[in-house]
Amino acid sequence: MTLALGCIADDYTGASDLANTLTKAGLRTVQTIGVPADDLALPEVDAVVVSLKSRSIPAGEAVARSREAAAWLNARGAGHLLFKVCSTFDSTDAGNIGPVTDALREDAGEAIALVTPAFPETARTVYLGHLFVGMVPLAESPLKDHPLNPMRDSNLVRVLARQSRAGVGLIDLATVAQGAEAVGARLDALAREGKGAAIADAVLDRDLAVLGAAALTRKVSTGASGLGLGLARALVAAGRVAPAAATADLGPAIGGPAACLAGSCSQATLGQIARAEAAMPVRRLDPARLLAGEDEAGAALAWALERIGDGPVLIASSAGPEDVAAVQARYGRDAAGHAIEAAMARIAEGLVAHGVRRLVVAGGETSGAVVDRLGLPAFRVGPEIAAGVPVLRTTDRDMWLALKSGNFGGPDFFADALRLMP
Ligand SMILES: Nc1ncnc2c1ncn2[C@@H]1O[C@H](COP(=O)(O)OP(=O)(O)O)[C@@H](O)[C@H]1O
Ligand SMILES: O=C(O)[C@H](O)C(=O)COP(=O)(O)O
Repeated sequence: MTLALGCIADDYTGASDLANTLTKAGLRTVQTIGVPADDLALPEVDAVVVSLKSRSIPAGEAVARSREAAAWLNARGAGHLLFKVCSTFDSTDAGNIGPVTDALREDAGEAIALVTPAFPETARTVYLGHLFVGMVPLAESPLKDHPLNPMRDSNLVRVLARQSRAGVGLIDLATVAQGAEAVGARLDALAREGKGAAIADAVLDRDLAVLGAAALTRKVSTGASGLGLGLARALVAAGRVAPAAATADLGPAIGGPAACLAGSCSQATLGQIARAEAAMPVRRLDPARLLAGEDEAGAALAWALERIGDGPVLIASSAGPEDVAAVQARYGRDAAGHAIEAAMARIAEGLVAHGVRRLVVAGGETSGAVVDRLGLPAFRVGPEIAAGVPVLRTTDRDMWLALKSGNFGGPDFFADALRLMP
């Protein structure tokens, strides 16, 4: 296998989002969970997205895991490495976007890396280095209240510089509008100034095509699915990939019981849970009871098993910013987050043990905990449920999954997803 594009994603929903984007752009793509074992049977593909649960772990660990993934991808001839991060640049001043980008760039012998989270399809745009989510700057969006990495600075040049060893520059929209060569010249100029990374503006899809073409002239870049789209289009335009049909047949219907798990506390997910209450039984975990040692997971699983024979159910820990803050103040941010993720993983394991083969999970860290507990090695990419969220089919057993990025999906996402999981 010789890969046109190797991708390292810092969370599982982001990996799924990117795999969806690459597939739609005509790249035969597979999403793996972690660095694949050498004997893992993979189909002939143009791109592999290695999913890591590395967004919120210590930077040194994130760098080490990302380097392992890079080595696996390079050993399979990856023509370019994309470090996939969140379109809302989810990170803290401790990293991990800066440290991982620095490491991958240095290992590749590159002086500078192009960085952009822009993804106009999901209303993530960058102008003069400032990230906008819809009509508002990042720091005024719901992401300012993210449970693990509240985003309170919209200026990504500043944000990345605080977590990077090398300096960070800007490729402004006026330069992007002049085309890929102008972007490349700007990258070279910034590198001569000693910068190791450059935040690139992008407001429209056509800006992504320019950035993808410019990024492809180097070995490493960092971005969200928008940059993935630009890279894919550049690979096809350069004749390095023959575009494939986006909706490959993913096999026969699986059927059987279905369940939804929500750990995301995003505004979008909270709304989707509210809408789901009209379509299916919903049980809300009590984080206080869970963190006090009560068997919330066991009780929720028993509740679900009584009902999944009649139709899908949804179990959610999700709560609004004030409630999340209260739980974190009492039990600690990381302790609360990890305990709730572990509870979701245990519930998922119990559901699958009792025949659930169609599972929808909302939240990046939540998805990571669930997929790791189920021991799933890889996914093939199916039809798109909503922008950034495809149906996935496991490669080692018969299961459908959807791993929903917290902020993605329409109001009826849970019902929409299950309809595409026959
Ligand atoms: N009610 C709650 N209180 C505190 N933390 C919560 C609650 N529900 C979920 N969490 C935690 O919040 C984090 C959500 O992150 P994630 O699953 O990545 O969602 P998103 O995709 O929206 O970022 C997880 O660590 C999860 O365990
Ligand atoms: O928003 C994106 O780019 C990705 O879909 C992503 O990284 C989502 O992360 P989340 O933690 O699931 O919001």
